[in-house]
Amino acid sequence: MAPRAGETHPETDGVTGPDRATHDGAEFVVVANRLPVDKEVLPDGTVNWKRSPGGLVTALEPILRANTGAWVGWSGIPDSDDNPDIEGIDIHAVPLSTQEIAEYYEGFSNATLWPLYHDVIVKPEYHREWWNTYVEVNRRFAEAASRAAGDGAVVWVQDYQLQLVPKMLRMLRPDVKIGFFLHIPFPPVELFMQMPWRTEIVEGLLGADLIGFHLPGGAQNFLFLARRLAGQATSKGTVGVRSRFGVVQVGFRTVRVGAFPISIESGELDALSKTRKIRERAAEIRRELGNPKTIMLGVDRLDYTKGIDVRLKAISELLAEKRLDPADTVMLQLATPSRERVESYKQMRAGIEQLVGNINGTYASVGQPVVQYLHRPVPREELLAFFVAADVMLVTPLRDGMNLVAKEYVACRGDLGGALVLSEFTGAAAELRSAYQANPYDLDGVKDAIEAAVEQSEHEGRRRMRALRRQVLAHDVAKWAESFLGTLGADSDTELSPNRGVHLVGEPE
Ligand SMILES: O=P(O)(O)OC[C@H]1O[C@H](O[C@H]2O[C@H](CO)[C@@H](O)[C@H](O)[C@H]2O)[C@H](O)[C@@H](O)[C@@H]1O
Ligand SMILES: Nc1ccn([C@@H]2O[C@H](COP(=O)(O)OP(=O)(O)O)[C@@H](O)[C@H]2O)c(=O)n1
Repeated sequence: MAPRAGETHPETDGVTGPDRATHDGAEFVVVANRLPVDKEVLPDGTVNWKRSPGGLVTALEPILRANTGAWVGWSGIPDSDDNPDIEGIDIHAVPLSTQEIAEYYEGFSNATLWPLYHDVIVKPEYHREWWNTYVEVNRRFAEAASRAAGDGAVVWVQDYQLQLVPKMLRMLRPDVKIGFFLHIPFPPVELFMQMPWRTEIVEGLLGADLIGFHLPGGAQNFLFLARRLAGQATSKGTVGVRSRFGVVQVGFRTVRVGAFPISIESGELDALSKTRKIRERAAEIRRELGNPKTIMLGVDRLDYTKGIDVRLKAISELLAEKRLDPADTVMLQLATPSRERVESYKQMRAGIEQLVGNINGTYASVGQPVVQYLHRPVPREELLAFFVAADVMLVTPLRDGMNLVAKEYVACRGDLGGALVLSEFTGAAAELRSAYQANPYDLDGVKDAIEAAVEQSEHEGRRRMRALRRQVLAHDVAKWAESFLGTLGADSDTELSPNRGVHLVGEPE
């Protein structure tokens, strides 16, 4: 709704009114904080734009190429007006200044929203100037999306950095169909109410036609807040996975809310992990690590949500209690540098490096560290070889929207070897029921899960891995994109029903 005279709407002020001209742009537009390419400067100074690794790009690329697609995003480089040329995809770069990166990306996105949405593991910081910059940058993304989209296009907005874009874009372009997907958890009301700009965020999201979360719980948290903060009528029944969508009635518009758990390119990883090159590299990794009885592996962005400290503390106690033998065990932690200018990330890094030092100082022998820790990105193929080499994969986040690493490990274990220790507080835990699951806040429980995984019989390991693989191979990232876009494209012909909430008309009761 357009603001009334004299009323201030900081989240939409400055957004120009609906543009009723015809538009020649793309039929399908992705709007994400980052572009799907990374800049690489070769030793001779030439610039090369490489496709970013990751399922989102792979899943959406065929749809973008088949439909005159466009991608709106930031190049990841401060103060840059680079607009890379990518065959088949119309790139619309949104430049960010150094100050905008500090206030919109490192500040409001990663020091306010990120901790608030991840159970306030660290204290969220609320600063009005960060919020103002978040509003301003969201406005620029919405305007770029409006320029990129052709008449009646489908526009898919991604993630917490861009929660105001749906409403802003709707004001600019009432003709387009808007989807929004949140890749991180959506918090319960008790936490979300801390946010000084909580109503603006809920209203921003309600600009979409379909709002997707990984889990039904996130969708239900959102429905409750839409009722409470935006005063809209909502469905009350439980939301299903890719089914039984919730509904928010916003004036004459119906906004649907659903759970669409993301996944990976399972088939491709399965095939790659079986190639001779990867298997030989995996065997070589085992030799390089001294052929220990047990290789444990952690693969994460260096983020306090990932519970890297949890697994290190568990290992340290297991070594102290002689439930793990340091002569026979190697823990390999690969940690990609992430958000390094944010204070809480600096502190967490120091804590983890101290834990690694303590364990090695106490239990390692010369030339044989117990924990090997790499703080750098690892090439994709090398990563797959680590998955194939590892006996036990440790995924212990305190909270995680999904956690693709857990699914990648499973996809790479076509040999039915290995074991997955998985935190209950990841989105993946809802699907990967045959993992060794543990509550990351219960250190004894984590230790027991690690010990059980290390000592599992071959028969038990194969049984569990078979069940995990059935799930991961049957639900890949292409299915995720299809189910979201199929729902967005379907007529939003829905009924509110008093006891069970809402169902799509025609859907079986
Ligand atoms: O862009 P960065 O600041 O470097 O961060 C990387 C991404 O981290 C987050 O990932 C989330 O999405 C995954 C896929 O849905 C999910 O498995 C994981 O649990 C989430 O943490 C973030 O949501 C992305 O926007 C970032 O690009
Ligand atoms: N050293 C590392 C760590 C993670 N990764 C990849 O980064 C992605 C992490 O996704 P995720 O869902 O587990 O977690 P977020 O980092 O998105 O929160 C996975 O696809 C990993 O394979 C990597 O390429 N190199």
